[in-house]
Amino acid sequence: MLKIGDRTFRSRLLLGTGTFPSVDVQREAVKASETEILTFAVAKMNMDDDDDDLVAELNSDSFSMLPNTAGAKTAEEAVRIAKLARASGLSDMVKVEVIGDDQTLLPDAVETYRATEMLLEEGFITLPYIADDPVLASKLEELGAHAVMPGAAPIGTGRGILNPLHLSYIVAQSQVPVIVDAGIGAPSHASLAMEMGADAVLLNRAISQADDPVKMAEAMKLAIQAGRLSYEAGRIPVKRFAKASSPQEGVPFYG
Ligand SMILES: CC(=O)[C@@H](O)[C@H](O)COP(=O)(O)O
Repeated sequence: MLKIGDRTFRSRLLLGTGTFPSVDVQREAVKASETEILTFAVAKMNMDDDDDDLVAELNSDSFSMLPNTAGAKTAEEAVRIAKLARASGLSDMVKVEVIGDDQTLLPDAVETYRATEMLLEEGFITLPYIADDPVLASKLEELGAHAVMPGAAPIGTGRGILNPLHLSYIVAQSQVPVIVDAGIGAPSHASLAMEMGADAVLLNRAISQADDPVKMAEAMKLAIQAGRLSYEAGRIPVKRFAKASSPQEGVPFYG
């Protein structure tokens, strides 16, 4: 089970809503993915509009909501967005997202740290989105963050895990869940993250922008399950030279 704060989940796939071709496709993809946690940008929601497709879609007891603070450029803005989400009854679990650069959409480490600190003081369950920086991940954990969310690659690039070594450091040192977030492009990327020992994967565009988002949602679900099973099974070590599978001695010679 995936445990974040005091909550437990069977699924290790967190799915970003938005950027789907339609609400119907999104609904079917969510179902196929078997996700239990949906994330969405609070800034894009129309909280006062009951007819807002996204609000209606998310108004379900079947999912845990993970509002994110996308759009925030400072810690103060992130806190304001998170408080709005909590006051609207969405969730007190928040993905802390403070972007520091408009082109790369990489997170601002300083503001993310400050926002996490402030949100923890306000009693939120915090999941900060960070670059693949083991030092920052460890400082956030010390601060009390409930999970860390290192990016595989910049948001929406679909490049997969750019720095497996840094990710392996984060996985090895972390006592809180490591949720690989952003930049996943294919099921093999998600599976690798899980094989490396990540606790979960958060993704959006790899599913929402696939030719067939519903089929891709199922592929991602299976890849994450397979990667997790592989991690638990313990893969063989990589060897430099060949190792025969069958005996090399005493084999009859028929030549
Ligand atoms: C929805 C969400 O939270 C995204 O910002 C997230 O980071 C996913 O990124 P990808 O679209 O690259 O999977």
